[in-house]
Amino acid sequence: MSAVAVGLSHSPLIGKNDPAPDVIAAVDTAVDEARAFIRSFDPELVVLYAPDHYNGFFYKEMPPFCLATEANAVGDFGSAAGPLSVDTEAARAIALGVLDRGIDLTISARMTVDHGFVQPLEILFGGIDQVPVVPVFVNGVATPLGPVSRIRALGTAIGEAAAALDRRVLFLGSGGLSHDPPVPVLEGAPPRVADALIEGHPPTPEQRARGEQRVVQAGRDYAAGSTAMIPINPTWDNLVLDTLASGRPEDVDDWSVEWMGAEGGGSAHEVRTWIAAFASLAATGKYQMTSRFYRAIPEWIAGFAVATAVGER
Ligand SMILES: O=C(O)CCc1cccc(O)c1O
Ligand SMILES: [Fe+2]
Repeated sequence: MSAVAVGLSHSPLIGKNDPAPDVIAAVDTAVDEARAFIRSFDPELVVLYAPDHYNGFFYKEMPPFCLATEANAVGDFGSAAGPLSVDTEAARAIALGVLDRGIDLTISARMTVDHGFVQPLEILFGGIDQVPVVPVFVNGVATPLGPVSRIRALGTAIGEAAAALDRRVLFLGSGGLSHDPPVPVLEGAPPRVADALIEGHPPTPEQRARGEQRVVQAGRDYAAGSTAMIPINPTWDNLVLDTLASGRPEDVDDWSVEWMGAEGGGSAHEVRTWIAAFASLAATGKYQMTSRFYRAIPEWIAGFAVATAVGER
């Protein structure tokens, strides 16, 4: 087996509320580099760790993480809708391997996913049906959140289980780093909002458009500096990247949920997807981070990062 890892921030505001041209050009260069890295590795399987933003998972049952043997995208923010090309057989094998290693994995036989899963597949592969994928939801939004050490353990178990497949595997993390977009919160929500977060009734097109417009406006406010949102935190973001670059993802095990949220905002917990991906790679052997790009981009509400890493064999 050979393995690599890629981390990529996502934002539904890309193309909708863009920063200055030189920032876009820098991001494009970094993303091109990641694409070339992936093309030369030529993965036979992508294990994709991503969060959800109340499009697929709701408080009726909110697992800390969940592996899909099939998945359908909702098409939020203009992202692709429809089935992902899930490698069901590989997904089942990895799920069993993870359960055998003592991790209480939830399984979905038809996961609903949003831009968190779709955007990296579109950006890096040109679509949601271009490469065999095993989607793994990692809750990074819905509190309460358990210790990050369990996400690291999940990543480790998935890495070990994937290694047994004897294929070229890309572990891909989607989201983060620090950011504080206007995602609704159950605690203290008015009854109508609480009901939506619990039950997950599909929104009408008008409701969806209104919600998306609210996020676009939040991006404009964030960029203009007139907002109550927690600012992007480049110092913390670089500490996250330093830790992943060290080759010792287990160093995150003593990071507290409170500390992460205070440093990086309500959606900083999306870095759990990166932690899982790099822990998976670490489970297959020593690794080296081979590229690393970072830029605070308030227009996108994102401490925006792209990183690649290769296993040393
Ligand atoms: O769908 C939503 O409600 C949140 C959208 C959103 C905005 C900025 C950065 C993100 O990572 C993100 O997911
Ligand atoms: Fe997100």
